[in-house]
Amino acid sequence: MKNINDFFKAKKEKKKISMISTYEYWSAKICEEAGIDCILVGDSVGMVDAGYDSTLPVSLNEMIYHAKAVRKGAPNTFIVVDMPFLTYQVSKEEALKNAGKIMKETGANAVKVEGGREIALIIQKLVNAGIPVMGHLGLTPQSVHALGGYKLQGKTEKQRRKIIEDAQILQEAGVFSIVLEAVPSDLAKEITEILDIATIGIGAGKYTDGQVLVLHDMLGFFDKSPKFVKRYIESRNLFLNALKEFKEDIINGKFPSEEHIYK
Ligand SMILES: Nc1nc(=O)c2c([nH]1)NC[C@@H]1CN(c3ccc(C(=O)N[C@@H](CCC(=O)O)C(=O)O)cc3)CN21
Ligand SMILES: CC(C)C(=O)C(=O)O
Ligand SMILES: [Mg+2]
Repeated sequence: MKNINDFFKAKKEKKKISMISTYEYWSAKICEEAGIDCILVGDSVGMVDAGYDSTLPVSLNEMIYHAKAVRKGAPNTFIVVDMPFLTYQVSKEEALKNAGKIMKETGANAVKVEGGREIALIIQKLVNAGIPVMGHLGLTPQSVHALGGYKLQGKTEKQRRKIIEDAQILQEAGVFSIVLEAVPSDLAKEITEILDIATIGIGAGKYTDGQVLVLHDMLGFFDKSPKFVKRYIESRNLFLNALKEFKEDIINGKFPSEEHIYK
């Protein structure tokens, strides 16, 4: 995908969108080679790469550092950058300044912000300045303390109505696509059918217009994964075995061998 029109086209033609959240030059390069439609430079980087237990501590400059690396690795892929906690909620002016900094310094194609009606005017401000915005509803990790944990959202009829209304408000405000995280499959289906823009699900079932996973999750880097993660390989074991072998080789004098020694 090259621009937001490709998202509108995918929705219209019912072509499923693949998105991967990743943060590095090398991993972005592999995603592009694999033909992944869209890369998200997610603020999950704080949990995956830095070991924080939420996304809240991630800074604007840290996101910019990672987004630049991803753009280098994936020069021809549509890149979305998460705006970190408190870089867009305070005022629309500050939001525009910060989103503008991301667009100016990284070569990203869009930004993503979490929330519904409460940030509609902020989204309008960014969209009016020519910045494509992706929305994010359901489990919004920057609100983990208010939500009381990383839990399924939209369980009651009242919560369902609110999420559906928020999705419509975001579309009205001008987002080109919405991430739906950790909501029941039938709710994601209903929203996907109502909206004219593409929904991208994570833990939202199979009826969304696309799917997103964190690369490090689907590659099996962690001991444990949430239910919605499919582990395509067990990288943790592969890495562990390689490192153990490296250590053994050093002890046994098997590394370096002739082929790795300068003469
Ligand atoms: N590596 C990673 N992957 C993600 O998908 C991700 C992040 N980090 N960080 C930001 C948010 C936080 N996310 C999370 C984090 C934990 C669960 C989790 O533990 N889920 C449990 C059930 C929780 C419950 O309903 O009580 C599970 O087993 O699915 C889910 C989503 C999704 N996002
Ligand atoms: C999980 C996705 C949607 C995300 O927001 C992130 O990686 O930060
Ligand atoms: Mg995020």
